[in-house]
Amino acid sequence: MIQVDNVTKEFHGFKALNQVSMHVPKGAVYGLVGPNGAGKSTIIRNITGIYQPDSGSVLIDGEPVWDNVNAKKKISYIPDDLFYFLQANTLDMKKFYQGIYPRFDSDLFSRLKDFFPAIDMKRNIRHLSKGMQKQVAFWLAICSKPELMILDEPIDGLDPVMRRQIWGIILSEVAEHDITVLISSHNLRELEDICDHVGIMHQGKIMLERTLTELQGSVSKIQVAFQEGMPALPDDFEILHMSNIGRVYTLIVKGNPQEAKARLEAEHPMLIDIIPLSLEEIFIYEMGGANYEIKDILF
Ligand SMILES: Nc1ncnc2c1ncn2[C@@H]1O[C@H](COP(=O)(O)OP(=O)(O)OP(=O)(O)O)[C@@H](O)[C@H]1O
Repeated sequence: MIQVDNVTKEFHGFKALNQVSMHVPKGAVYGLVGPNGAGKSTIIRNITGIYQPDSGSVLIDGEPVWDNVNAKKKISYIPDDLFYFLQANTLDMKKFYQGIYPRFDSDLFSRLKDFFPAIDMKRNIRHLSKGMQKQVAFWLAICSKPELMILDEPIDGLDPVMRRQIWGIILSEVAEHDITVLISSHNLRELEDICDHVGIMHQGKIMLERTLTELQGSVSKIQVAFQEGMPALPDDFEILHMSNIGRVYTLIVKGNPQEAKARLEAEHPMLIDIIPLSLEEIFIYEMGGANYEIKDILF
């Protein structure tokens, strides 16, 4: 659904994006993660056709998005900083969206009213709280019936109940209408529950792009204890991090968890256990490998 090839974008000689390539398959829920300043919002602005890449290409469903209304009609986008017209209330914005999105679903808009009971549709949106303004953004974005939903830091300011409710609606749209979702977020805990693909950005590049299952199968946490302390391990056994309490060692190892376990078992440990890594831990260790300054948060 999204094909980004070798996109570079400079601001005053600074390369915010440096040959970025990424691929978001149709029907995927793709989590874009990365440290502050990695280039997430900038690549999203290239994907939504707000910025024109200096070089490289961005295709939406096979079509270039830049200056292409047809491609843009397929996208609904919730930016980091929301925009509403000065005097507009929710009903005014709904009318505006209906004019832009040919598939806007007014019945769905009415049905979803119960999900957003705090929103007074006749009140100036700019007078609503930050979280309520976000709710309106989701309400309009969902009813636009996009083929592609792009969310930049979408859940900031939303309370936990509202977050669950909104993810529920979006995931049912994914399941029923095969929409594609690209989400940039620092909330890895939440992304882990909803994403099936992950891209990690660092210094203007996509340093890793995998399905969540592949990612979780590419690095493992193994607890192991040996009678005589840790034996020498082969050079190609790629340990990202090792710590110990007494004889129990915790290893973060690159590669297939079962293969790593089998290799350690050959050394006859007293105990050995694979512990699943969370997306947050994988992110931290992968970024550590990329020399991101994370030394103080390793444990
Ligand atoms: N309009 C601009 N003019 C100049 N520099 C910019 C502009 N937009 C982004 N940058 C720079 O490009 C880099 C990437 O910024 P971007 O906002 O894409 O990062 P991000 O990954 O979204 O960060 P965060 O997680 O903090 O939101 C940063 O160094 C930023 O200062």
